[in-house]
Formats: sequence, structure tokens, C-alpha cells
Amino acid sequence: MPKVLISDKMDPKAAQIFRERGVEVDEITGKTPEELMAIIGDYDGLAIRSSTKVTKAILDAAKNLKVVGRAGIGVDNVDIPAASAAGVVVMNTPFGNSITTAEHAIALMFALARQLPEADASTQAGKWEKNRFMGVELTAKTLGLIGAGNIGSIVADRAQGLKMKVIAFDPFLSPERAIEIGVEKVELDQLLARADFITLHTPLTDQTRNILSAENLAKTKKGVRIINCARGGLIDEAALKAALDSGHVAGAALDVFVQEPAKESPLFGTPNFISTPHLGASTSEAQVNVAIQVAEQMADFLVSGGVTNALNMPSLSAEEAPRLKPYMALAEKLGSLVGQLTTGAIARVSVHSEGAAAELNQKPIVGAVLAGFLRVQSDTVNMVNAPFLAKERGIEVREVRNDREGDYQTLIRVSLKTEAGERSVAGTLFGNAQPRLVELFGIKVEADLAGHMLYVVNEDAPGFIGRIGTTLGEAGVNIGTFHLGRRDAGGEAVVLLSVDEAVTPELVAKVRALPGVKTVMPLKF
Ligand SMILES: NC(=O)c1ccc[n+]([C@@H]2O[C@H](COP(=O)([O-])OP(=O)(O)OC[C@H]3O[C@@H](n4cnc5c(N)ncnc54)[C@H](O)[C@@H]3O)[C@@H](O)[C@H]2O)c1
Ligand SMILES: O=C(O)CC[C@@H](O)C(=O)O
Repeated sequence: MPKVLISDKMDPKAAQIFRERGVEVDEITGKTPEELMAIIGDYDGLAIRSSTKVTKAILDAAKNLKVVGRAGIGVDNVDIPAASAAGVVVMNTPFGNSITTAEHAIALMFALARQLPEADASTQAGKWEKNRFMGVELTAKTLGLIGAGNIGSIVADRAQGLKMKVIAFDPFLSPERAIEIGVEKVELDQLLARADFITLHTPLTDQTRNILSAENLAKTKKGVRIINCARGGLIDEAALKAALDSGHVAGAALDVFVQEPAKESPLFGTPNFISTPHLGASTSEAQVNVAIQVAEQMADFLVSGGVTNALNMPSLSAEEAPRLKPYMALAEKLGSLVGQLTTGAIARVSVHSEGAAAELNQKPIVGAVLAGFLRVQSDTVNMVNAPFLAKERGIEVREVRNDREGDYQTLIRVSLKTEAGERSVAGTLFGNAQPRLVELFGIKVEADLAGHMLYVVNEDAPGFIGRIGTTLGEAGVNIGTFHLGRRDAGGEAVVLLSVDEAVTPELVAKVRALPGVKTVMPLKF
């Protein structure tokens, strides 16, 4: 039974779903990285929110880990390249908390417009300062969105309901989508010059870090109010403090900080500054949503191989996964076979799918070929890290589909190109389930690829089968299955035999010494 650790506070629905889906679950929150490292080796899955930092050190200690699930959107607390290299799938729940976070941005906009926190503190202090708190209306004001994805577009919708004019800077926003969500797409400088309120809704990337820098803050309209419910680091906090102190910025509300938890900040205590402790996603509805989503996605993956919302792997639905499973087994065996039989640097791997195989999602099939092939070089390879490793090793990967059936109703062919040329192996599924090799370097052969095997290339000549049988028999090696194929009568022939135990180098040498033998290689599947 797969085992998951929930290491951050999460709605109890998550644990309930894991258990209902046959996944064992432990909830252990508040651990230090060292404490987490000590226990993580026991788990197949790790479910987190934003507190747990999934670093390379944690991943190195997580010997059984297959999936990290983030109950939320941002995955900046997960080292995704290290997870990919370790073959761990990283998933998030991209929509579960979007409405809640958009509502928090709107709430902070109102709070800034009417100085609600300060008015509340003053009133509760018995001051009744009616003349001190003169607010501004939102109606007819211009709201500038930096980032108009999921959350930005919900903010746009709500702001339009408040009769605001919404403009957006987002280089990836298409003109059609801008029309659909009712915003005017503008350049950043235009947004800075025109907006009465600015809200940020981008991830933190090299392009967005300090997007509101001192220089850009200086370009904003005097009296602008700024809200950040996205990520700390989008605003230069020192520059914001200076702009609030000078009065150029009339108000700022931050839910997120460069350093979190933000226990101290020069911004704290600044007039017209409001802060919340990364509460954007903190509503009971959003937390139930993300807990359910993350548990369902992780359970799908651990129980049936379905992949949803993964950041380092193509999606694969839980319905699609069982159909693809035998193909992935076939693809992995073919990749492994060709990897074991090829020496020298690989320039290209091509995966051709024909007939029924061509109708399927090719990404997992290609991933399985690469995993089978690269596992010959490293036993930590799996479908997640194989494409990254192939890229790292400069191997070109080609994917070709042909939905017309050839000799077989379904076929996968894997070709490897090296300096010596290009060679291919091909396989099919018997009864839509049993992987079978049907072609080996241009020779028709029919074989199961399983367990220990011996590959022999010889000159087709009478008596060879007897000689090889005797040689193995004398060495006490039992032959399970015997498969033969030849290019033409009297030409090159291949023998693939399965044996009950690993073939020793001494036995390989004896078989190689038989008359007419050109190549002998032990194989393992
Ligand atoms: N405060 C919270 O608790 C909380 C909760 C949920 C999400 N978030 C954060 O909010 C942010 C937005 O989430 P989302 O779901 O809307 O993400 P999203 O991916 O749907 O949208 C992000 C948008 O940013 C745009 N973008 C990317 N680079 C840009 C750039 N250089 N300039 C301008 N726009 C750029 C993208 O094109 C995209 O439209 C994320 O950082 C997420 O982690 C915070
Ligand atoms: O889990 C949280 O509380 C915050 C989540 C939020 O930052 C996100 O990116 O989804």
C-alpha cells in the first residue's frame, strides 16, 4: 500500500481521501528539515502547503518518494529541477484557491481605499477620529493588473463589478483573452502611469522579481495604492517604504514578503501600510478545495498512474493510465533492449508508433522508452527524469506517429542513432496486454522480454541450436524459452533465449567460442 506524509497543516479531507483511496497516510507537521529528512525515506508521497521546503537535501533522503503534491498554486518551496532529476513528480492544484486569493486582493483594495485597519484601531482606542479617515471611491478608478492569469482575471471580473476600469500588463495575455476578460492590454510603463490601484498576480521569476523597483515605483501615478497577494520579491520592499514615507504611494497592502514568515520589516508601522501573513489562500472553502484536489491527484498517481497538474511531467488521466500501462511496459522493454545492445554515444532516439499505439498519448510512451534505455546507464532513472537526462546528455528525441496499421494492429518501433548508424527494434501487444518483441535490428523474431536472457548472433548453420543447448546444459543453466530469427537462409541469425539465472561471463565466453558465433550478450529485463 503506498504511503503518504502530510507535512503541513491541511484540511482533514485530504487524509480522508487518501485512506478511502487505499493510501496509508501520516500527518506530521512542524518538523525541522533535519527531522523531515530522518523520516521521509518511508514515504511514496509528500503532501505540502507552503511551509515545508522540498530541497535537494530532502529529496536525496527521500529514497522511495514518487510524488510531491502542493495543496496550492505556487511551487517556489519545491526544488523542481532536483525533483525532476530524482524522478519525483511535482503536482500543484492550480485553481482551488484562485477565487479566495482574488477576493483577498479585493478586500485589501477596499481596506486601503478606506484605511480600515487604522480606522478600526483608532476607534477601538476610543478616539473617534471621524475627520482623520477620508477615503477614496473605487468606482471609475483605474485598476492596473500585473499578471492576468487565473487570479488576475478573477480580480478583473470583480473589479468590473465595482465599476472600475481594468488595464493589464501581461506579455503572455493574448488580445482575444484580454477582450474576453474585459481588460485593456497595456505595456508596463502605461500601466504605471495610469493606474490608481495596482495589484500583482504573477509568479516570482527572473522577469518579475522587483517588477515594482524604485525606478518603476517612481513612474507610478502620485497617490497610487498597491496590493500584492502573489509573491514576495515582486516589489522592492525598501523602495516601497520610501515611496510610502514620501507620500508618492498613498497606500500599500502586502500579503506576501521577500522573507517569510515576516516577523519584522521596515514597512511595519508605516502609515497607510497594511499587511496580512500570507492569508491569500486562507478560507475554509479554498483549503477544502486544495486538500481534496491534492489528495485525489496524488492518490490517482500512486494507485493508478494518472498524472494531473504535474509541473515536470505530461498529464495522463486516470482513465487513460490503464490503457497506456501495457504500452509503457512494452516501450520500456524495447528501450531497455536497444540500450543494452548498443554501445557508444547515442545521438538520437526515435519512437515510432503505428496503428492503435499512434492514437495514444505519446509522451508517456516516449518517457518509458527513454527510461528503459537510460536505466542501462543509471538505475535511478524513471519516466520523470528520463527526458531531462536525455536532454542533459545531448540526445535528440523524435516522436513519429502513423495511425495506419502495418503487419500488426499496434506497433512501437524504437530506433537508436549512433556514430555506427541507426538500428531499430519493434514490438507489439498480444491480446492488447502482453508486450512482445517482433523485430530485432531488421530480423523478424518473436520473443517475450523478461528476466535473464541471452542474445546471440550467429551464422545460420545446421546443428547450432543443439550446440548452444548443450553448452548451456553442461553449465547447469536451464533454458526457459528459445526464440529464433534470421535475415535469410544461411545468413545472419539471432537467438534470444530466456534462462533461469544470470549468465556468467565464463558461460558467455564459452558460447562466444562456438563455431559461427559473432556476438553474445547477456540481457536483463
Ligand atoms: N497569497 C496567496 O496565498 C496566494 C494564493 C494563490 C496564489 N498565489 C500566487 O499568485 C500568483 C498568481 O497565481 P495565478 O494562479 O493567477 O497564476 P497564473 O499562472 O494563472 O497567472 C500568472 C500570470 O502571470 C503572467 N506573467 C508571467 N510572467 C509575467 C511577467 N513578466 N509580467 C507580467 N505578467 C507575467 C502569466 O502570463 C500569467 O497570466 C502566483 O505567484 C501564485 O503563487 C498566492
Ligand atoms: O498554502 C497557503 O496558505 C498559500 C498558498 C499560496 O501561496 C499558493 O501559491 O497557492
